[in-house]
Amino acid sequence: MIAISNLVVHAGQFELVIDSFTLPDDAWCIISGPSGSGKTLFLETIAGFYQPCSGKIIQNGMDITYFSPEKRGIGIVFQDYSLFPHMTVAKNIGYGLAIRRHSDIHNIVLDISRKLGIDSLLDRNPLTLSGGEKQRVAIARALVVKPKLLLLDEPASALDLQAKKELWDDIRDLFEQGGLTIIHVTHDISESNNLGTHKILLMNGKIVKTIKHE
Ligand SMILES: Nc1ncnc2c1ncn2[C@@H]1O[C@H](COP(=O)(O)OP(=O)(O)OP(=O)(O)O)[C@@H](O)[C@H]1O
Repeated sequence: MIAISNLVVHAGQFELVIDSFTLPDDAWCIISGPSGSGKTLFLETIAGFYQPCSGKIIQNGMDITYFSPEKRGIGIVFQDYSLFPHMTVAKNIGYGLAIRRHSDIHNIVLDISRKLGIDSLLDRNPLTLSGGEKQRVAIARALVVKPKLLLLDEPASALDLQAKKELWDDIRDLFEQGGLTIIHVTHDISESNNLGTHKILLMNGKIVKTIKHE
């Protein structure tokens, strides 16, 4: 579970104020709102890229407000996801495991790649991939370390309708296996209508509407 209370974050002149936000385990929260309303800043604060002036972020009972991004165990896929151009797709996906000196990296990478339909790309250089293929690799790289929380910032924005549908079908399958909470920023009305268990609307740095689907 993630619980945020009395959070205030400053980025330049912009102020994000989250009085109260809770999301249970295995929930998928869609964040929408106009451009410049603070959606990305909200995700970046949960990720630990910004430090709040006040307030708390509690994850599964632990106060992570001032934890470094690496300590939070959060998977992150933002719009400007960069893949490492000097490594194969397989090495990109396995990177988080390699720095943890994990064993059995090959099979874990193969498993997540099959689930996301990119196992045929593992020996390729990421520079040779299409936009949609790169996005799947970025998602595999985020999921391979089995984060409990996945932050998605418009990860499908560059895809055509069919590629979007296929990507969301795959992510939904992974989500339905359990053990994964997702917070997902989107401008796409169809994503917002068809995905998610919870929805929030941000305006001017504040949550103005919360919807929970039963
Ligand atoms: N480091 C920063 N320095 C100055 N201003 C910032 C900084 N980070 C964010 N902002 C400002 O905070 C506001 C919210 O930005 P944010 O990226 O969270 O908006 P958003 O809702 O994600 O917008 P979009 O839908 O256009 O991506 C914007 O006005 C932005 O210019």
